[in-house]
Amino acid sequence: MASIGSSPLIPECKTESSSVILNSRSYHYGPRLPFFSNLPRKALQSSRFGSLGLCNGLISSRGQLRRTKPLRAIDKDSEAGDTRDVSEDALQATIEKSKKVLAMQRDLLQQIAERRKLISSIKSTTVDSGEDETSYEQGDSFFPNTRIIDDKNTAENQKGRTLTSTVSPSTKEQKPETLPSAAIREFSERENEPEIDLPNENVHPQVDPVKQSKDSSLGADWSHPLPSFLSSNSKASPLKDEKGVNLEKPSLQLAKLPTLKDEKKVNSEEPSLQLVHDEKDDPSKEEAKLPPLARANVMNVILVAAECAPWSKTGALCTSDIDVLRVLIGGLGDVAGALPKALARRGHRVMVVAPRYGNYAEAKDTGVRKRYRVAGQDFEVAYFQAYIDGVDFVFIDTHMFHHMEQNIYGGNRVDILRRMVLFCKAAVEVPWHVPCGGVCYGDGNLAFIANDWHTALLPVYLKAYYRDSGLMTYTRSTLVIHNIAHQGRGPVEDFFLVDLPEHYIDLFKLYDPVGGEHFNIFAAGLKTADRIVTVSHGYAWELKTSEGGWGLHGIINENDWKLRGIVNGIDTKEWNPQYDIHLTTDGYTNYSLETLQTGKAQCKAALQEELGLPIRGDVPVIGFIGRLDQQKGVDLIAEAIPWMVGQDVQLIMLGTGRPDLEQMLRQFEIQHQDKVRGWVGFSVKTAHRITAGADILLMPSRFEPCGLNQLYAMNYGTVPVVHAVGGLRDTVQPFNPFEESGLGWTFDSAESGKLIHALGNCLWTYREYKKSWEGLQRRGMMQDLSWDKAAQNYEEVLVAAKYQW
Ligand SMILES: Nc1ncnc2c1ncn2[C@@H]1O[C@H](COP(=O)(O)OP(=O)(O)O[C@H]2O[C@H](CO)[C@@H](O)[C@H](O)[C@H]2O)[C@@H](O)[C@H]1O
Repeated sequence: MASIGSSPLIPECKTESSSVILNSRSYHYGPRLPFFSNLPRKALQSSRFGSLGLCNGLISSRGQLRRTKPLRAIDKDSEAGDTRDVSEDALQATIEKSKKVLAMQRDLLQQIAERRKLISSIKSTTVDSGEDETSYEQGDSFFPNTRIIDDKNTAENQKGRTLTSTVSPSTKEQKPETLPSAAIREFSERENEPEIDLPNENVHPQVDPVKQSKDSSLGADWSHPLPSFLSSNSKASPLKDEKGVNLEKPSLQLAKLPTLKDEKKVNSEEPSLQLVHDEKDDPSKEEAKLPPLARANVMNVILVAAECAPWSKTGALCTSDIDVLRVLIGGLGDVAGALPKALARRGHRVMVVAPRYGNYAEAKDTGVRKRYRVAGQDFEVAYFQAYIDGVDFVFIDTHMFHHMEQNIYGGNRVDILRRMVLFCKAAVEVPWHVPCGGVCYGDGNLAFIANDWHTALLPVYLKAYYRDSGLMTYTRSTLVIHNIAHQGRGPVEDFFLVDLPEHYIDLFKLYDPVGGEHFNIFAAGLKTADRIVTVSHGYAWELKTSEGGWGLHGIINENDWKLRGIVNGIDTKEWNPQYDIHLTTDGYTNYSLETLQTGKAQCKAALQEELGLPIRGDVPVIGFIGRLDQQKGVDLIAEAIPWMVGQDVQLIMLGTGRPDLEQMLRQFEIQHQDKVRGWVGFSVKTAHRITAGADILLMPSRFEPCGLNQLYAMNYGTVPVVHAVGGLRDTVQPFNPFEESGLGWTFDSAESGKLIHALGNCLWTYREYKKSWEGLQRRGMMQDLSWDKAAQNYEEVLVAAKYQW
């Protein structure tokens, strides 16, 4: 075909009478403008274009119809009447030709649309036929003593199940000896891959089964060649229309990610790739479409947690006896609600699996029902699903979870254990059974992220029931330690409740001076997980010490090679003074770095008024938010109270937990009505308002794996005073008055004297050095505390696990 546009970016087609340049970037079905108005200016100006018979003399360099000037010129040089007739005839003829060209263009578009339909139907047929071969018996569950009942096989479910079965148990496994090297080869190739324009949808993707199949194959079978019609290297003759326009480019994207060798080719084919999408693409939106940050590392990720904000986040008193301490978590819920969104923003397909403790309006029943056996009893579970901010949230529903949101870790030891066993058993099979956007995640290219002891059984089940049996071969698990103090301890006999092969008992057995020989779920999870993450670098170090490891330091040291500290981020949508929904009423106001001084002062006044404290701008307001237990160092505050009330300060404490500490808060308030407020309870709104209205946030935690409140505080221009442990040491650089650097005050041991010293310096700076104070506030607010950096680090861990054999 003759080349009209010299640029390879402009595909061409030639009609009987003329050549027409089709710029696929500005291609519309049913032209909204005359076709030439969509042409790029360069093309319009090109001499080649100027020589086109059809357009010669019609289109100006601005792409407008030129008619007045040439006509006038003719008028001048010839006998008026005849010449004008001739010119008008010519114009008429040209208009007719233009109409014809437009009609042909419409026809061509029609043909392209039909071809596209044809391509997609061929692909889905092929995928479907693959399903038949590999689908496994419906309702199969791989736990012993587990059987499936009453599985409502919706069309969606059916589709999802069979699709994922391409990597399911019955899939013919590839030759093991060839895999590792193939995997390594593939990995090194991918490292060099160029950035390419992969779709990064923000609307719920009706998952393309072909793409999903490809995704799975990334992890499931690196060595399998793609069906020839899906492969960009296919020798099969490309699908072309009569005019020779290559209609097959779409499959390039669906087939595989390009290697370095393909880079040039991909670039030159970009317009055709665009063609696939432009049915719903508006060129103006193109800029918003960025390649996924994860690029070739895109994976299916399932985060499994016992709580997830905003639906469930612990704060209420839990009367658990499974641990030495009462179990109260809260930060875990925040992490489970926010990290997955950041991973999704990087381009991963991400799901959160959590128990359905209540009736969550957003989540709809998928119709899928499974039955799992726990400690000799059958439990039916249902799956509810919602798609929010690019993440699939799947809630596991069973009567054991109902009405537990105020007491997530409550009940007797065996009850809690049974709940967690059921949760983990059901969660590990979610990628097989629960369709999201029409298609299940499948078990290829899949990474689980389990959190704390509650889901530490998941890596164990993944190994014992699947990977040991050659199933879920390409699924990996990472276990995140948010708090090692809670481990799921019990007597050794508890092993028989978790329903595992007997030789697994050694993974759970642990001896320590506190518990003697006992059953320890966290221990088994840490040994079995492919990778371990904890929520700060400082805590990663502390975990390896006998003081910080709470009896698990030996195991953590042995598994140091797979441990990494990643500091938590914060949900900058939820915890942002500029958009905080809790600051829009009752005299509060949203504020930003620009309006910090006025906005924060207004929030402070509103807080004082709401809590019935004297409304004074000059008095420093000190806040504390957290669980009332030994970890959070409330007792250090108690010891410092006599000193504090001697200062001109206001102290606001929000918390719930140990009854004695709750009572202590009430007592402080009664004794110091004009200075102290002790709010006993769990109130997200009040937590936000204290964070905005206080000048100082106190966090004297005895240990703190990461800590979120100090991060929230800094984002709101509230200056932290913290005990330098774990994540607090990582995130609060001490103020240096000589260099005007740092973010707050730290003290190096959990003693009330040290707390008083640090707080004293802080108060002095607040009163005497206003400029320095503002600098502290502004530096805190200017940090990037979002989850994006942490998500990138998590991604590195997941990828390392994926290629670990
Ligand atoms: N009474 C109350 N009312 C309203 N909100 C309240 C509240 N008490 C606490 N919260 C909120 O609960 C969350 C607690 O966050 P923390 O970082 O203190 O987590 P926690 O110690 O529970 O979890 C563990 O996991 C997290 C996440 O990894 C680690 O940061 C942490 O160090 C580790 O101990 C915050 O959002 C806080 O505002």
